[in-house]
Amino acid sequence: MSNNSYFSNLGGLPPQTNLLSSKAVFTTSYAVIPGSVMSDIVTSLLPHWEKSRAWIISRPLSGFAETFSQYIMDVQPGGGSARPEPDARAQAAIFVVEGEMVIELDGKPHALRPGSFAYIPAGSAWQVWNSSGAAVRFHWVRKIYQVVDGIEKPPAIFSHEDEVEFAAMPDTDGKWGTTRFVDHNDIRHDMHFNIVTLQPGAVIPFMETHIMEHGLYVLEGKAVYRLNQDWVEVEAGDYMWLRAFCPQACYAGGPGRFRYLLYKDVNRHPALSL
Ligand SMILES: NC(=O)N[C@H](N)C(=O)O
Repeated sequence: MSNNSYFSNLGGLPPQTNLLSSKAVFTTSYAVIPGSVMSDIVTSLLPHWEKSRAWIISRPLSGFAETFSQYIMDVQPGGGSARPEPDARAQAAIFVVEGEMVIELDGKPHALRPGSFAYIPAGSAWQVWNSSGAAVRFHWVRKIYQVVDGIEKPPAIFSHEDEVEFAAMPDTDGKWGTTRFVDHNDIRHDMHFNIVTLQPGAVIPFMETHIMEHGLYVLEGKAVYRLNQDWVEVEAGDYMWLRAFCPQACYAGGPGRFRYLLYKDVNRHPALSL
């Protein structure tokens, strides 16, 4: 598998001979949705989307306590949408895992391929089309932009993982590092999108617990991931949803590197209540 080709095996339906041994799990602090259970029958169609379907792998569940939704979009040739986003308050982060597509933003086309990232500010006029001859799959994270008085909205970003600097975590010899699609020093942004890479045998060596919610989609390799009190085996195609404060760590146990797409909310005060 090349760096830029995240082969996904979503779709179809397991045969009747399949044993019910999936590692799907849903708890109050995290969920694991294995790629193997993302079958055809759990997709949704979306309003104003053509020749397209979505695996909705994360959504706010309890009103205000969770803030983002994440989809894997499957768009067939000729498909897409002239009105993709129904909520003018929602910003979008997009990461392509398979195929080629075009996003039109304010009338200007941007070509995307596997490894491409797009950030689309809230309230933008955008469209997305698959004008290639093959299916396209991409991640789409939606979150209402948290406006702050005196701080302007960030502009759009179109980039590719090959163009973004890999930042090694301190004291890890580059064995654990992050590719950051959004500038971490830019206070205008209220969400980040990274690719985390661990070399074989590398670890997240402590139980991180923090206010950020996460969506983690495994792009490559395998590992055992610590989620709250459990160790869970994950591999390419699996998805993890983590609520705020869910303790997390990781051991990259496969023969190759382990990489995942990481969403997190950042840079804003938590809402208070009386
Ligand atoms: N699970 C993770 O990869 N967490 C990251 N270190 C993070 O929160 O940035």
